[in-house]
Amino acid sequence: MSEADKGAEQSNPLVGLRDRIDELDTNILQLISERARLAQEVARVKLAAGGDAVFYRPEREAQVLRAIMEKNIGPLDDEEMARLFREIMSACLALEKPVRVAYLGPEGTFTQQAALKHFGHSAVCVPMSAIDEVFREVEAGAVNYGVVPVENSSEGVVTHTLDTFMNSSLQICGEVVLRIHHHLLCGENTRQDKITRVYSHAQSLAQCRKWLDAHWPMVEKVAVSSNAEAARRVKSEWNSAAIAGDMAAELYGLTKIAEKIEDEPDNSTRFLIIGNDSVPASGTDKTSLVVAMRNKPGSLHRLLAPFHCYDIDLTRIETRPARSGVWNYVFFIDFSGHKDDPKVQYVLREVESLAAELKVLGSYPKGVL
Ligand SMILES: C=C(O[C@@H]1C=C(C(=O)O)C=C[C@H]1O)C(=O)O
Repeated sequence: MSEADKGAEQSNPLVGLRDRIDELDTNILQLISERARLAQEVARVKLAAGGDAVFYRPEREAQVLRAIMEKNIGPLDDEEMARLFREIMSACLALEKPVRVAYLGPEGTFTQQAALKHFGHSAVCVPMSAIDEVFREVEAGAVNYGVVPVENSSEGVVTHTLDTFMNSSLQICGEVVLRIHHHLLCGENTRQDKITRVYSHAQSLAQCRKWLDAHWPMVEKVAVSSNAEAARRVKSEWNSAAIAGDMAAELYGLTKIAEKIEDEPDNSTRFLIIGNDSVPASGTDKTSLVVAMRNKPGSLHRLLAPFHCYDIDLTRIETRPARSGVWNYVFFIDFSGHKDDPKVQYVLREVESLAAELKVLGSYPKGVL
């Protein structure tokens, strides 16, 4: 390098800034390594305690992320910072023991995106072809956790998930809420002026119905088993498009004809994490119940009264017909609080005395991200 070049480099402000970034990166590297060594130490303590060592601790992870979001002063926003720490924790946990997660597949679905958002990219995620299979895989111990969709802000509840819960011994261990953005996608062989058919999952077609009516009123809408399956199909068809999200678009190398075509701007889906063990309180928790009531006038009112009495915030109530008896109903109820909170225990005792059946599906940290 000539003297003149050296002078130019020294007077370039980027050089000094990049030197400082290099220095910080070295520090961050050391700190992450130190954190990872402590996680290994934690694993040794867990193993030494004997029994069936449980490495993944959802309540602790929620507390770590909440503390990070509280301490964050920017310029990165809280969610972005928490996402970075989620990945660090995911890698640390993988050093203790990689967590195995079954999700409603195939690859490229929003459920996979939810699994990665919750467990980070170091988790081993296994696609299943149906919701019951996710439950079965967790029950059989082939994986540690499962991820299934439970409700969408515009389309309502995923009834199949709630129905499967009625006959399952699994617990809810967490929740993830995902903003759902749909795109109209086509493959490299698609003739965009000749599109006559749009594939997607029925829920996604419903979530984009107004947009489709306004922009593509004549296309045939074909419901398929998942958005990822829709994306897979258009890859080899010249006159079809798919509605799917970013993961499916990337997986199948599709092009976006139109982005964010969902009718509701804050369209989001809630997913549940299911597992075999119950989760201790994290400080900000939710509890889900399923309650069967005898079909008498005023039974729903009586059921809800204890929640009101103890000032417990109901976040959701859903009715499903019970399998037994023609006119019996079960209620799925979500509320703020943990089943070990004294207030919640009073309410549960009262509800139990009123209900034909009560099942606590789980207490779990409120979704952080
Ligand atoms: C380190 C631990 O184990 C796991 C890893 C965590 C982390 O990296 O902070 C937190 C909780 C556990 O899922 C722990 O239990 O503290």
